[in-house]
Amino acid sequence: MTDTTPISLKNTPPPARLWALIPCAGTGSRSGASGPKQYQSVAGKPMVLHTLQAFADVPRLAGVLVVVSAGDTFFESVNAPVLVAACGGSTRAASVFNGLQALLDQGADAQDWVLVHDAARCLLTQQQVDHLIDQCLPDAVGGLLALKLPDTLKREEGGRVAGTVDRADKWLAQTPQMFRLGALQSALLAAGDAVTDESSAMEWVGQRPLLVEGSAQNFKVTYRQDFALAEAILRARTLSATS
Ligand SMILES: Nc1ccn([C@@H]2O[C@H](COP(=O)(O)OP(=O)(O)OP(=O)(O)O)[C@@H](O)[C@H]2O)c(=O)n1
Ligand SMILES: C[C@](O)(CO)[C@H](O)COP(=O)(O)O
Repeated sequence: MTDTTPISLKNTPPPARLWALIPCAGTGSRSGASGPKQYQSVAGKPMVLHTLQAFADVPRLAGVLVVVSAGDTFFESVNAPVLVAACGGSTRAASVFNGLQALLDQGADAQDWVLVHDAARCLLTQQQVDHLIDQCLPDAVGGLLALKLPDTLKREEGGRVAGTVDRADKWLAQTPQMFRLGALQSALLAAGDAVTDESSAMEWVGQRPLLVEGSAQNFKVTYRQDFALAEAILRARTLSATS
């Protein structure tokens, strides 16, 4: 049969897909919870299931991969449309690196985009995910949700104020953080396990990720008191959606 594909399309790579990767292999040591904080019940269900809902509502994602610790059986008894990889590492960076490899093993392409999001940020909304994607897709590097500092910033020495820091150019890094899968994996390999977010790895290799305005509600449940705030916001959202 004659190949009628126009010559200009023959070597065109397939369009890049979008994936979400959820590092979910932490222990939550600062939270004071009796088990991993991402599985604690918040507003009627385990925290990570609220987190995953924001991605379930974004149809342009090719898939969602959750990285759990070896031996973690949580997702075996849960009906969630996600891929699960039991390749969590000893640091968040290692969990993300291993998860990127799991995505490549599942057929993702190095040119695909990946949105890395903490399981412990359970207040993320579909609108915030879409906003990040819309801002980053046309960008050469990618970027992250982040928040301008709302308060005056102090530097401390020995429990006393040693100075007031200019906050005009300071942002709090949130997640998701969206980069090309292969570029992020190479950056993490170069930067090592000590980096605490994906942007830091990209910065390490000389990139300048895009800062995309996030929301104060997209906080990371870290300390004991954060559970109550997350619960209150989630319950208020349910109430306003049903009234
Ligand atoms: N080795 C690790 C450490 C963290 N995480 C995940 O990365 C996210 C952000 O990490 P953080 O809030 O610091 O979680 P923990 O490491 O669980 O908490 P802590 O530092 O208090 O022990 C969480 O969703 C956590 O499950 C991970 O997948 N693998
Ligand atoms: C990735 C992150 O959520 C950005 O703020 C954060 O760095 C992860 O938390 P950690 O406490 O630094 O592990």
